[in-house]
Amino acid sequence: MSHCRRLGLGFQKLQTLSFLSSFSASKSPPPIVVGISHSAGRGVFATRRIDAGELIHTAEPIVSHPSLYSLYDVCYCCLRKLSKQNANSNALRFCSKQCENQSNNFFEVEKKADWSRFHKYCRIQGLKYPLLVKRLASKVISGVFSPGVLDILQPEMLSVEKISLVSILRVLNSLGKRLLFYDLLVLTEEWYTGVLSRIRINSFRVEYPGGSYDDLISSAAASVEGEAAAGNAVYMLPSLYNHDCDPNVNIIWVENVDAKLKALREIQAGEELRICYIDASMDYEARQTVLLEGFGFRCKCLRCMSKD
Ligand SMILES: C[S@@+](CC[C@H](N)C(=O)[O-])C[C@H]1O[C@@H](n2cnc3c(N)ncnc32)[C@H](O)[C@@H]1O
Repeated sequence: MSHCRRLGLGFQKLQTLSFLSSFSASKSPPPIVVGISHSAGRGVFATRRIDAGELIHTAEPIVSHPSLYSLYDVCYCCLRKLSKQNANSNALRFCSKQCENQSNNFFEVEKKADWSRFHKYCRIQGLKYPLLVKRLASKVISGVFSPGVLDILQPEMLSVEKISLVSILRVLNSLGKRLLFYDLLVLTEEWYTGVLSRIRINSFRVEYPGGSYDDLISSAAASVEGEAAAGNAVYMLPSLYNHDCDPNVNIIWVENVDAKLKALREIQAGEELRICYIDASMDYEARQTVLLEGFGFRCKCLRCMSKD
C-alpha cells in the first residue's frame, strides 16, 4: 500500500459498508481498500493490479428514487425501464415480484400520504434531492434503516439559502396532519438538514446507455423538462471515490440501479481509484466552477494542477 494509509473505520460502519456494497461471500472481495488520499480526504485504493476494462465491483443503493419524468416508466424499486404497453399512465409499477416484495416496507409507509403536491413542488422547482429524502425517511420509519444510516458520508456545508430552497419539511407541513416526518421524533429538521447535506454531494444520476429510437426521443423530451435520468441514488462505497478530471474508473448503469465500477485503464496496486463527477470535456475554468458550485471543492487532480 504505497500511496495510502488504511482507514480505521468503526466496526459498525465497516459492517454497513460491506453489507451495502453487494460483496457476495461466495465471490472474492473486490481488490480495493478505503484509505486517506493526500489531497481529498478518504478515498478508494487498489490492493492489486487491476486490468483495463475489469469490473472492480458492483454496488446496490442505500436509497434511490425515479426522476419525476420517469416515475411511471421505470420500476419504483430498481429503476429498470418498463414496457409502455398496458401501462396505466398514473400508476407506480414494479418490474418483478422480487422488487415488489423488497419495497413492501417503505411503500406501505409512503402510501399513507398523498405526495402529489410534494411532487408538483419538486417538479416546478426542479428539485431531485427531496425525493431521495422522502424515500430514506420512509425506509427509516418502516425500520429498514436507522436514522443515521448516511452519517458515514461526507456532508456538504449547506448555506441557509440551500436548505430553505429545498425545505421538504415546509412542503410536508402544508400537507396537514398526515405528515410522515413528524410521526417520528427522530426525523426532525436537524435530521433533514444532515441527510440533505450528504445526499447533495453523494448522490448519483442513474442513466442507461442510449437504446432505441423511442428512448432517444423520450430522453430528448425529458431533457427539455430538465431531467433525462431514470432516477437518482446514493451508494455507500461509490461515495468514497474521489473525483479526477482524468479518471481511471468509470461508474455505469446497464439495466437497473445497481452500479458497476469498471477500470478505464490498467491500475497499479496502491494507486487511488477515481471517478469523474462532471463532464470532463469542459475546460479548466468551467470544471473548477462546476465542481465548486455543485460539490463545494476546488479540484486538485493532476490535470487541474497543470491547468489543462
Ligand atoms: C463524494 S465525496 C468523496 C469521498 C470523500 N473524500 C470522503 O472523505 O468521504 C466528495 C468530496 O471529496 C473531496 N474531493 C473529491 N475529489 C476531490 C478532488 N479532486 N480534489 C479535492 N477534493 C476532492 C471533496 O471534499 C468532495 O466534496
